[in-house]
Amino acid sequence: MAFPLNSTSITLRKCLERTKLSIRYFDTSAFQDAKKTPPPQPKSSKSSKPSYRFVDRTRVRVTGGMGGKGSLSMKPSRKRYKLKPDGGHGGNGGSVILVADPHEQSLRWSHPHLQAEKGSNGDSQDCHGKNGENLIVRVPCGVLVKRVLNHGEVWDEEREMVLNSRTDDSSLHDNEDKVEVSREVQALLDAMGHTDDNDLEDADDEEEDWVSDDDDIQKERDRVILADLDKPGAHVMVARGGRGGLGSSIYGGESGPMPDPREMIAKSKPQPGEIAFLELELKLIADIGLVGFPNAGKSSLLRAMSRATPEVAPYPFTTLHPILGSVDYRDGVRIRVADIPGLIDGASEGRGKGFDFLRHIERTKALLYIVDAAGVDFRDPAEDLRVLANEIASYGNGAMMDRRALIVANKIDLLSEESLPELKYAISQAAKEMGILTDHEIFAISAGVTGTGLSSLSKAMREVVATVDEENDLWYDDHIG
Ligand SMILES: Nc1nc2c(ncn2[C@@H]2O[C@H](COP(=O)(O)OP(=O)(O)OP(=O)(O)O)[C@@H](O)[C@H]2O)c(=O)[nH]1
Ligand SMILES: [Mg+2]
Repeated sequence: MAFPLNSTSITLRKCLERTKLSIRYFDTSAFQDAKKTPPPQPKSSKSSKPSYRFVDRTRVRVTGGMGGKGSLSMKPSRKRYKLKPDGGHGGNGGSVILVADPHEQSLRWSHPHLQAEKGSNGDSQDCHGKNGENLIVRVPCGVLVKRVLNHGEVWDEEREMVLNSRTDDSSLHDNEDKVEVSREVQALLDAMGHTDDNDLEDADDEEEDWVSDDDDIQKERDRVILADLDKPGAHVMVARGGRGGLGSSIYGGESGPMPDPREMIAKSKPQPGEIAFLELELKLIADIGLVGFPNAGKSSLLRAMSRATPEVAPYPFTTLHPILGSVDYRDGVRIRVADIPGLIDGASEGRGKGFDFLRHIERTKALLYIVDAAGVDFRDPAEDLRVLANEIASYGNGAMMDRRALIVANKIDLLSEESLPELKYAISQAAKEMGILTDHEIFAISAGVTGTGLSSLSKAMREVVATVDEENDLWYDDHIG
């Protein structure tokens, strides 16, 4: 390769560099390779069904946005040798807010770290930086938000907030800030199409949403329960945005003494956003929870009564995660039913993931025990009911046993009519023996084949939920109202 060695304007070194550059620039092998290898194609999914992963427990790191820097600008003043400070303040960083949205089903995150927007820097001519946008994260209704306390963090019982040495400033927790956030959540709810008065009241009622009752704030070693997002629109701020730095304009007019630059620089520094580690746990909110052994026909019943389409198959543990379905009545009443995976003997001690499944029916108003009347898997329906009731009684503090219940014998299409009375009697005896709280008959149905008995069962489901609602209202009036 010939170099213009005799050139006075370009040295040999420069020339070599140029050559290298030109070689790099015109090297077309990369293009040729690109032609040979086709561009990466999106992976074809095996089934046409969208992949859906149910997540009911997760950990996530949330970070409030950093505040913007305050500007140190000084403009020349009319007075000679004087400068007038005219730097604007930095904007506050956005906060991270979790909002309960009934359209969300699962706790899925695109990223395990959620961060709100930074505040913009202040500028000269008293221009204040823009506040960072709050990051509003939608979670399903029924999420318990726990904060994991890190080293140096303590829960302040009085102020009901976490204090740490870095962001020991509660000023962003003042009412103005809450109102602002509440407005934002309200706008979100409007966009979600929530017109239910109760829902809107919940969103408006800041005191209730922002400051939990004493009972709700329980310390569990190094975790603290921040909120129970159990109603649509319930929200909680989990990471505050950092406050923006102060601009030089805070230092008065031209006549005053010049500010100390060191002090000015220190004040212009923004605060970082709060960092919090959260544990989120979803406990489904449903009116009725289905309780049964695997293969009893729980999913078939939910399919037959609602628009939900849980998988139904002739083998146990077809359902692997809880599914919510709504039973809609002609007059607009809607009852939410939770289908959980089948329970087995020892579920209350965690066997067969029992804890995980029972957790989802903890908050239901009533339970629906369903047994396989035909004993397809060589089961005895009355004995099954005893085992199920025993598991429910042994779970937690046994409070689920005080819940109203319906008892259903499924698969009666496989039985003769004559055998039904005897079977019903045996099941009702087992119910009495176990102390199941039911004043209804034993419902004999065929959920998956003929649909027999479904209409009277759906009426009873509605009645039992209404009864529980009435009882709850009475209790509320007696104790609180
Ligand atoms: N003959 C008859 N079979 C039924 C009836 N209901 C459900 N089945 C069958 O029973 C089997 C189990 O039904 P599922 O609805 O999947 O039972 P499940 O209780 O949800 O089972 P898991 O999800 O495994 O806990 C399936 O093969 C259904 O077709 C019924 O009324 N009659
Ligand atoms: Mg099922």
